[in-house]
Amino acid sequence: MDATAALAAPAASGPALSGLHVPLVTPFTAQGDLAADALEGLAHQVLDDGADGLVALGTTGEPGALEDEERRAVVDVCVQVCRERGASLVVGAGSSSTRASVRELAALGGRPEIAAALVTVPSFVRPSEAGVLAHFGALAAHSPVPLVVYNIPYRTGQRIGADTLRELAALPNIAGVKHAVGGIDADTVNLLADPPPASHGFAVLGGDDAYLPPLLALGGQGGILASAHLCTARWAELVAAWRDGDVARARELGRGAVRLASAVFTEPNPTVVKGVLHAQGRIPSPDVRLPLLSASAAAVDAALYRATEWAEASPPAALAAV
Ligand SMILES: O=C(O)C1=N[C@H](C(=O)O)C[C@H](O)C1
Repeated sequence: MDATAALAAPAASGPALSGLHVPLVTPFTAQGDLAADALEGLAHQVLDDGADGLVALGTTGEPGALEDEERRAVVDVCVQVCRERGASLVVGAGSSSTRASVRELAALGGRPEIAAALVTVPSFVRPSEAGVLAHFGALAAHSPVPLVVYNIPYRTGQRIGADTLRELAALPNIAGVKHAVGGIDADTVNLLADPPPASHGFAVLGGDDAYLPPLLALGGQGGILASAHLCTARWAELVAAWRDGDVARARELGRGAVRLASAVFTEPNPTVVKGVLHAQGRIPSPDVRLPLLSASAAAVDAALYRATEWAEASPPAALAAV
């Protein structure tokens, strides 16, 4: 599938970007180098288990700690996997500088597997909401790929309200928001009570793992979730249950999701996810790069326990009856 073509298609029926997307960790070898083979293996595993797409160089991929060459290699691996699998790829890009972000986004053109760029609301600068709108307007006008606005005020220091999100949704070449405001706040409720029209093709994707269940209940279309490296099939089932209106199953799955996500985020992301993936033998080391420190054994054990608990929880009624 040509992911960019899918996004460029008229969006009369709703957002093109929806479902479960896994923001991949960047695995390192025991010597501290990029473990490209392990990254490729992880990418295939999560797609095998039901993820709809991948995110390269999200916060979870430690992009700020990678060399330029390593960042290029990560994107190359993910492009290759998404090409083979017909999956969509979102790539983290951009900075607090509008000019530099335009240049960075230009480099994403020409590869149809890259469905969108995940661009954080400018951090530290704290422009007005009108400034944020102008920033994304300029990026969207120049970007060769659609943008997903990464709204995460507790990291950026910049809040954007529901009205501004609706204005962003109305801009051409903006495919959605990764909404991570640390809860279900008034803006979230307001946005989803009066969502952008389907013709805008704008997706509201959860970016705070523990708040995905209520966001889906309010009408969110999916999520970008570091915890979904673990129990990927369960997360995919949770998204599908809300989409299909199976509320009883969605509630049951939501409890497991919150227990796992809460355990994964007891220490800075992606340290715990990497610890569990290493314990499961899926990446060669649990190492992260400074200023992150590896997760404690207690945090890894607790998350591993929750992942095992959820993975072994009751299957859907339809399967249990077989
Ligand atoms: O990399 C991402 O994308 C994510 N980052 C968030 C964070 O680190 O705060 C967490 C979310 O699960 C995905």
